[in-house]
Amino acid sequence: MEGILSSTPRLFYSCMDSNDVYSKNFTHSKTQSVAEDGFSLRAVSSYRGNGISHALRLSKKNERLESSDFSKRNSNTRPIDRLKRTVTLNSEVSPHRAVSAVRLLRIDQGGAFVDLLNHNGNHSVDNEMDYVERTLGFHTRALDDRDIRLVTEVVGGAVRWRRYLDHLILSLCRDENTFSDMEPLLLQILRIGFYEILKLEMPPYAVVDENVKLAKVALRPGAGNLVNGILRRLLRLKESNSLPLPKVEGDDRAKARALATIYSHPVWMVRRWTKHLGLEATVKLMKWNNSEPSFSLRANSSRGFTRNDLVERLNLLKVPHDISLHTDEFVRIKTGMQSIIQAGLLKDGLCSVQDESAGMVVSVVNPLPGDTIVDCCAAPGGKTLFMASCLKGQGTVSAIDINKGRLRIVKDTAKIHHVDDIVTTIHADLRDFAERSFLRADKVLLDAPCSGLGVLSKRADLRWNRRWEDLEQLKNLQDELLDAASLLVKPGGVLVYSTCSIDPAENEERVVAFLLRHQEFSVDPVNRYVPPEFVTEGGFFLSNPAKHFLDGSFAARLVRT
Ligand SMILES: C[S@@+](CC[C@H](N)C(=O)[O-])C[C@H]1O[C@@H](n2cnc3c(N)ncnc32)[C@H](O)[C@@H]1O
Repeated sequence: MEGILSSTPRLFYSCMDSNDVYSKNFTHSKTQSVAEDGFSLRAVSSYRGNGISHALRLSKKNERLESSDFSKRNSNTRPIDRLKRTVTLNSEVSPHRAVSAVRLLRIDQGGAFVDLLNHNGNHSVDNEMDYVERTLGFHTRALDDRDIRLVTEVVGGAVRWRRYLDHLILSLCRDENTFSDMEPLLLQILRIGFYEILKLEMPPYAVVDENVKLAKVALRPGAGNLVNGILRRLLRLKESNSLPLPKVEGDDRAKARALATIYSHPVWMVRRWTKHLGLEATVKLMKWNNSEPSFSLRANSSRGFTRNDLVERLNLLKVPHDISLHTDEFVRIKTGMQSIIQAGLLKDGLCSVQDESAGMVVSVVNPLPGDTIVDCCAAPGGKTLFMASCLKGQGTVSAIDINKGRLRIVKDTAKIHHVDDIVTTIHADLRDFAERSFLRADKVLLDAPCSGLGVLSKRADLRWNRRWEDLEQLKNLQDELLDAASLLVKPGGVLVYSTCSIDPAENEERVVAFLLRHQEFSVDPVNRYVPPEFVTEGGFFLSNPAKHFLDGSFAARLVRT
């Protein structure tokens, strides 16, 4: 500790401003404790008198390094265990806002994803508090269940609505520089405030007060004043129904830009969808992507746990649910995931979180007792485990994946699901494996890496991480993997190609191109396996989020003649 402190005070104190309440509040003991952790020194807010300057504005070059630093430190050394003794409690700041702001910051810097908070594991409440302490230099009172739900809602929503929120924040700033030079933490606080006012319709003056308080304590009084001014301007515009949003007019490009802002999506996606689906369906799709995601659970029959058993447990837990209309083992829920996690239903392998559309992909494979099956891109194993449970202890599933860590999840979960006697995991690049392997299976599933454009409602951050150019690269990979997977199909056997994309370039077009290269395969229409509303003209399975209110998925069933 000595070493770190003695090597760093110049950096720390040079960032201090004597007029800054934050600095004043930041007592020497706090200084020391934060300085113990190398990252925090860079991460705590600081203010130089020359205007906006902040240690949180990390250089692009350093972002990834520091983000991974976060998790590495957290999982291995846990310096915060030492910090807890000295970091002070700030009971005035609302915990869900402090946690949300820090989490949004980490997501922006590539150090976290948008996902549910748990009571344990990587995304545990304790971990989130550690990040708050290390980033803000104080901790808040503990998160209760309502706070946990709010963090999930606010973080997911602020990420989903980022383009829309930033457009409004920019419009309400005095000038463009105020926005472009804004400290990352301040931007997150504004996003939270805007989202709470515009989308969660929370009591507006409480939202203003709470976010101003957070900005003052976590940054400095000036930041609080800025938040106050901008949020109050927003309230006036909202009350007079005159939010500065673009009009959908002009040429296609201008319309796409306006829609992209109003519905918060990248422009390239809007342009692509309006071309393939038309304007109305594109708007429906974007609305679906922005809605609170619903989840499905699959009762795990390999544990002898039926859908009726699952329904009984959900009733006991008072989790509202609907029976799936499309797949036998599935139940749909909109809320209550925390209760399900806490009740241990997932940990004990009694059920899995799996979308019904993924269940229908397995229906297209039609796994039957005695089958030999290869799951070519298996991790983290959702479809592997469902297929294995369909085999009722007779047959084999070889689960291949290039990602060792994710494949370990398949292996571990297979044990918990009591199907480890029929599931074998193989760590390999499918392209190499298929060339040297003599394995020939009855059924081969290639659930290919894809853009994920069908699951944007569940993956709030994905829309911002995908670029148009990714599709080109993915198409080449999908072709190569299809060629490889086809080698593993025995004569008379079945190859199922699936994605969680709704883009024809990754779906129908890949299958058509494959059939041109492989005349030994032909399409087996899927109408025997899934309900008719999911069958395309070409005989493929397609779930359309805006039409079926499920994730978007595609599957083609190809038979080796
Ligand atoms: C869409 S995910 C599979 C999801 C999985 N089927 C499920 O239902 O849980 C695609 C997987 O392909 C794997 N992958 C990507 N390239 C691969 C390759 N060349 N060989 C084998 N696996 C690969 C990725 O690691 C990733 O786990």
